[in-house]
Amino acid sequence: SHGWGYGPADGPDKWAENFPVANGPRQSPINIVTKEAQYDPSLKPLKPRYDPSNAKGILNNGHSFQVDFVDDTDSSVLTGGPLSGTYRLRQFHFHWGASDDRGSEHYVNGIKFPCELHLVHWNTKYPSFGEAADKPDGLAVIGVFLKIGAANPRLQKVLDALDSIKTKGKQTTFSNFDAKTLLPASLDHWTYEGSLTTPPLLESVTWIVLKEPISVSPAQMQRLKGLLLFTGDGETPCCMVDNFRPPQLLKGRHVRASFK
Ligand SMILES: CN[C@@H]1CN(c2cccc(OC)c2)S(=O)(=O)c2sc(S(N)(=O)=O)cc21
Ligand SMILES: [Zn+2]
Repeated sequence: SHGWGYGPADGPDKWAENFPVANGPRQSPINIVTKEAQYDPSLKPLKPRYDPSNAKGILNNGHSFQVDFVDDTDSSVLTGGPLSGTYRLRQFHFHWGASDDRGSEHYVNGIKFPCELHLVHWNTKYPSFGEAADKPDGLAVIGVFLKIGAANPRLQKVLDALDSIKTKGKQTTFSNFDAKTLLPASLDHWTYEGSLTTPPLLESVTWIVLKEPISVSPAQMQRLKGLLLFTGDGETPCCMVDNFRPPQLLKGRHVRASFK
């Protein structure tokens, strides 16, 4: 089956066996070399407009946990930045490490962060997420780095929900959450054409990686690392940590910066 994971037997080095696009020309994540990112004055201000009432549920999908949003109207959308058209918020999720020296998928000048948040959006020029997911301009993902520092109160509601989705496949309702509160003050970003960082690794993502990280405390990181399992009920428990793909080759791509 297409069982994939992050372990030695089913991890990123094995994904190309079932998903040959893993060796494609526009794979993600990447190491962002800031000196090589060209400032592009044509990039517009990023405009996330999210309606908290669209939050639907929180799910342990066995690779991460995701907060899902109702995406049947244009009430939670992203426009601006490199995007033309309107992209609807579908879900957000995180990637993190077993220890705070790793966890992020993108690196900045070789620097790793302990955690990275992804807010996934799909292009409404397509009739559905499923239709958009494999188109070159189908998805837009905002990447936000988390840096160890003061406790972040905006993460608390998400962390408190983890208790009830400890094992793979578990989900629970998660309502009235404003995803905008997870974004830093500045929406300055780097952008490049890439892919999903998990199977099916579709080369359909316009990546928008924010320069300013948000904070997370060591105790909050501990909750993330301690509480979730890759495995389902009854399986031998295996902590959900190190659920990140390493950086991929640029293969001639250029990263643009929205700021000088
Ligand atoms: C498991 N993969 C995540 C869930 N998704 C998924 C689920 C089913 C099918 C599919 O493609 C047809 C995609 S998703 O598109 O919401 C994304 S985006 C993304 S990341 N790290 O690149 O931001 C990880 C996932
Ligand atoms: Zn992700």
